[in-house]
Amino acid sequence: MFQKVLEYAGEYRKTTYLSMVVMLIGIVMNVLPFLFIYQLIRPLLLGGSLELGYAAWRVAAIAACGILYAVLYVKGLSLSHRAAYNTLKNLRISLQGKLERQPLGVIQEKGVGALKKMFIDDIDSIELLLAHALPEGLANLAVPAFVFLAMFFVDWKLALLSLCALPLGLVAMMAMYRAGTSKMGAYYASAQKMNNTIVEYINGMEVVKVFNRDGESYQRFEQDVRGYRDFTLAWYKVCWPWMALYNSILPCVALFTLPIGAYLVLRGYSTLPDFALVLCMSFGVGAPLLRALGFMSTLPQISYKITALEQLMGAPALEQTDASFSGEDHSVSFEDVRFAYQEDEVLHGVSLTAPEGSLTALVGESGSGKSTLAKLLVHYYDVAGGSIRVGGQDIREMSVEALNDQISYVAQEQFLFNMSLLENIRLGRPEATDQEVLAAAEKAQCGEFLARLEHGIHTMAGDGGKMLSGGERQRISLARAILKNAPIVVLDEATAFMDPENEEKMNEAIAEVIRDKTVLVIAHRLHSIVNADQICVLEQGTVADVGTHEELLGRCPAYQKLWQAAEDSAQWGVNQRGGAVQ
Ligand SMILES: Nc1ncnc2c1ncn2[C@@H]1O[C@H](COP(=O)(O)OP(=O)(O)OP(=O)(O)O)[C@@H](O)[C@H]1O
Repeated sequence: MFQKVLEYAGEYRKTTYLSMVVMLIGIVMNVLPFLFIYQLIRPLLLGGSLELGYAAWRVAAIAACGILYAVLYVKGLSLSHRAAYNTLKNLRISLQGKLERQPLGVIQEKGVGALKKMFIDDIDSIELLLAHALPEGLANLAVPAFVFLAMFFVDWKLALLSLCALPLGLVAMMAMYRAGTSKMGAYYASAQKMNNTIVEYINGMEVVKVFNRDGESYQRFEQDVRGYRDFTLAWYKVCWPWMALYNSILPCVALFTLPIGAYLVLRGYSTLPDFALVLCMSFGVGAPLLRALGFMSTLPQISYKITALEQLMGAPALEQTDASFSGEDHSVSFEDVRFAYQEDEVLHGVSLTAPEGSLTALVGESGSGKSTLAKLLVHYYDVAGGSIRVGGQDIREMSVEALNDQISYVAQEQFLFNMSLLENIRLGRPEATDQEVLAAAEKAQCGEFLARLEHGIHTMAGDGGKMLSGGERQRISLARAILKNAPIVVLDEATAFMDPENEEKMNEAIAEVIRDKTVLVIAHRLHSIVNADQICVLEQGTVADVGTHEELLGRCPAYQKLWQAAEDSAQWGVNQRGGAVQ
């Protein structure tokens, strides 16, 4: 475990070792006074008296040891913390790098709460390992080892007696370690679940209030918080008895030495001064031993977290190469594409070609696989079978960056960062000038609402873009796509925020985004795509038919059904606006 973590220490590996040496010397300074105390009482035990000079030197040495201990301990801690926080920095950067190479969809599925817990809490807990358990723990263990060795030189019988308590304590400690590890999986899973639930609870507060689901949502919140409490207590419950046992046995090095040693002295097998020296040494090692073992109890937790981090970092990366885009044109073809999120396959061999410069609409009932197809094209996931090609080049044979340069993916809800709207739009093409950003905003029909804002395009978007309405946020994300001007556009047609005025503006903005591009649009409103070059009808993860609106109306039952539903809803909408509800 130490080795694994130290791999991330880089140049600070030496600092970690140095901190261990400094602490080791510091702890020796903490044990040495017991030797001087022995030297002070030895003449008295032998029936002599104490000379002032002799005693004064020992007392001064004890004081010096105390000061040195404090100085070295602080120095050791400062070195270990410097090494620890630099290692944590390296670990986080490495985790971020590895996450970035994983499928985006897989990362999203892990949940914000669980990822935040790993990035922040779990990595922080490794600080305990690096800054304390490793240097302090090992130094505190090394000193008793030396002291026990020294005891054998003084009197092997008394030394053996001092060691007697150790196996008992170690058995209890191993039992705690084993019991703790067996419960750790459930404890850890409950912590991740609670984190995800809390994030979801906060994010979903608005929906919860609107639908008066306070009680239900709170119940889940409470249930997971309670679950975490129960798993934590269950973990402590199995560990506590063993902890109490080894914590009371291990420091009592004199447990057997005191009674049996006294008997050996009385019977003449050991001398009184040796007995006194071994007792002094025993009292000296108790404190470091206990401190070292204090860290031991945290090791199962840390070990589990490191394993979980490794699993996350070791998860299969997205299939890609470093190659740039070398497709012949900007056509898109899906060839016998199969895909499953978990066990169940949701796309069963989808084949479809979108020629360069054409508009292809993906239609189908909810859950038929439209968004999944779009996400596979932008390489959020790897396909399980078949291939996706852009201009003939398999998207796995280029870098994700190269693919991203070719495609603008406009999802229904796009994230806005809490920075100015200008900078939010500029994300589409970071090197764009302010004028170019303003022109894109104008084309995306943002001009009118930007004029209403006090700071115009320099207004801050707020957390996740909360300063804007839903329709305004969508237009900002369309402005991003206009600025990016990628040759392929994947558009998840917005259904939300569609009041008539907004719809008109959105349509104008969309017309700008898709001008002269290869377009794949996930169409929720069939009326907007009747003029598409081709319409692909998806039915439960398979292609039911591909054709123009007229062709499909004539021959495709699935499309006829969708069209009928669209007509009914349009009629309902007209009547609604007219005031007469059918
Ligand atoms: N992250 C996910 N994990 C597991 N299953 C998923 C996930 N996302 C989608 N699915 C499932 O995959 C299938 C296809 O979903 P997809 O979102 O592609 O459909 P869609 O046609 O876009 O639906 P809609 O029109 O409602 O957006 C559905 O059965 C859905 O439940």
